[in-house]
Amino acid sequence: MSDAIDSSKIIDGKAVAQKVEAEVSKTVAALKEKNIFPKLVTVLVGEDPASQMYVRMKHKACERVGILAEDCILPATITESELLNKIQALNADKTVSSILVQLPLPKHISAQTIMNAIDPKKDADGFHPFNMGNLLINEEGLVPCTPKGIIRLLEEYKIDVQGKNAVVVGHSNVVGKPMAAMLLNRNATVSVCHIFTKDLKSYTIEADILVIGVGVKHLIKEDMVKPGVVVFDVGINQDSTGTHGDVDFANVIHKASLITPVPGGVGPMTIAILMSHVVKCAETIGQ
Ligand SMILES: Nc1nc2c(c(=O)[nH]1)N[C@@H](CN(C=O)c1ccc(C(=O)N[C@@H](CCC(=O)O)C(=O)O)cc1)CN2
Ligand SMILES: [Mg+2]
Repeated sequence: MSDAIDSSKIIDGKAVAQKVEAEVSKTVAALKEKNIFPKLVTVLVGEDPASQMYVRMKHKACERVGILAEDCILPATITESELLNKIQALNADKTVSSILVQLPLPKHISAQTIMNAIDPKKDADGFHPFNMGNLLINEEGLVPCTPKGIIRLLEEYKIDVQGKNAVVVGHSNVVGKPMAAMLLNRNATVSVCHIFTKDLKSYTIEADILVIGVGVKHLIKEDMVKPGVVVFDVGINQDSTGTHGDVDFANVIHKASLITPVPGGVGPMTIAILMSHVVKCAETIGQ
């Protein structure tokens, strides 16, 4: 049974995202004074409703901060080489500052081959191996937006990372691996758990900072965390009762010192950080 919720423990991702967007808006206005007009092209392959929604959310955010946004919608039947041609054309287009290919892609297309083809200077998602490699050597430039959003939340809530036990559950290229690298860059002691980890609880119970993004509703229960833990929930699990995270929020909050809700936690930060990256790309390439 879950008792009344202490709202002072809830990390307000929406509010911090608004703060980031306000900063981005100012930079965009200053760039426009210099005749630099940041423009994001989103590439959406197929008709996955969740992907369509995320792309819509990105376009709305562009509108809020003054970034130009263009949609490139392609059929699920497109071949890998046709998609590569499209990416090459966007790389060559001087009016385009950032290219974002919405994931997942259809199974017949290698997402990594596509990521490798994007000009690293236009890689607002930070998925190109050049940008990922720089992250690994602690030269963080364009880095994946979700873990960067979590780092910004840690900063906003003044959570010191150095020397802390950070446990990352999930080892995807989009969240888990870059999150681990960012925490390591800030001198946390990092453990990465995943589907093959034996005895997950033996790791999560030691976490001062816990990040989870595996897509299993309420995987993390109250008995798997220690008192005072700071929890970042990247999971988005939809069912007939609504949207749920990977953390059993209503119960884990009683043990946590701070915790992100789903929705309204990490998700909005992903998009706000993306906006800041489009601006970074525009500044770098002068467009
Ligand atoms: N090219 C990319 N593809 C994908 C990324 C990415 O960063 N780049 N991440 C995810 C999807 N994603 C953005 O693309 C994303 C997911 C969720 C949210 C968000 O704000 N979620 C809301 C909840 C929405 C709901 O109710 O379903 C929240 O958490 O408040 C933003 C972005 C995979 N693909
Ligand atoms: Mg729930």
